Amino acid sequence: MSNQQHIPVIAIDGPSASGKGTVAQLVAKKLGYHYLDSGALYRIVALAAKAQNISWQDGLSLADLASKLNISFKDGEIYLNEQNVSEEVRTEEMGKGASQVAVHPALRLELVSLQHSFRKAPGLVADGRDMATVIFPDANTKIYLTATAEVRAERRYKQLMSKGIHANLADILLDLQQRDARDQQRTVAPLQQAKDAILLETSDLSIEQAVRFVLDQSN
Ligand SMILES: Nc1ncnc2c1ncn2[C@@H]1O[C@H](COP(=O)(O)OP(=O)(O)OP(=O)(O)O)[C@@H](O)[C@H]1O
Ligand SMILES: Nc1ccn([C@H]2C[C@H](O)[C@@H](COP(=O)(O)O)O2)c(=O)n1
Repeated sequence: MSNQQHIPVIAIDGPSASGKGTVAQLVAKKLGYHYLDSGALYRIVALAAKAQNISWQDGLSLADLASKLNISFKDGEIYLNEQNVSEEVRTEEMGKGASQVAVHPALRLELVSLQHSFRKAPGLVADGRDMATVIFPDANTKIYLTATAEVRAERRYKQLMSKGIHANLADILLDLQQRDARDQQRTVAPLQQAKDAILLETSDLSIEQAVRFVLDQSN
């Protein structure tokens, strides 16, 4: 057993805009655990690649780039080379870019040890696409959090509007479906429910109910 394996992990995977980030952060806060937003890592790589004119299709250059990035998280903010990039990485463009860079095995491999380093006492809540299947296969609690594409599109639409970003519901639904397909169909670490994960369908649940469900499973 490595020296980190006794530290509990709650792994929450699921498709875009299902609410996994919101639920994972609230569960982490409630338990006093650390939080890993693994999607942010792929978003940062997409952002840095764009800034350096590296193609999102060039897996080896992306892996090399990732090995040189200085990524840190502090008080819920995301820093790249000491610069706060929280807003830039959360754009729809970087969401799509992250999904594209994430298909490359070399890049995924490069990001493994960084993700493992978040496993610190007293525990970790990690959200993403392959937390339960690849990164923390020994997680104590595994949740596959989802909702219908229509409900997720509606949630994303409201989220964007609340930030004052104009959005079109039909376009959001189409983007979500394309992103789901790419994340589910890639050859390495595709988005899927781990065999030992518990399904949490949140289409008819409030955020509070979803958080309660995860806390109950982790007791
Ligand atoms: N159960 C719920 N009921 C209603 N709204 C929800 C629920 N869960 C999350 N939301 C809202 O849906 C929006 C998307 O949630 P969130 O960003 O957590 O999703 P995500 O799965 O982490 O998305 P992404 O993978 O794209 O980062 C947020 O505005 C959040 O407040
Ligand atoms: N563990 C992960 C996390 C994220 N990705 C990719 C696929 C997603 O579409 C994209 C953005 O993630 P989000 O911030 O929306 O959670 O990043 C992945 O492949 N594996």
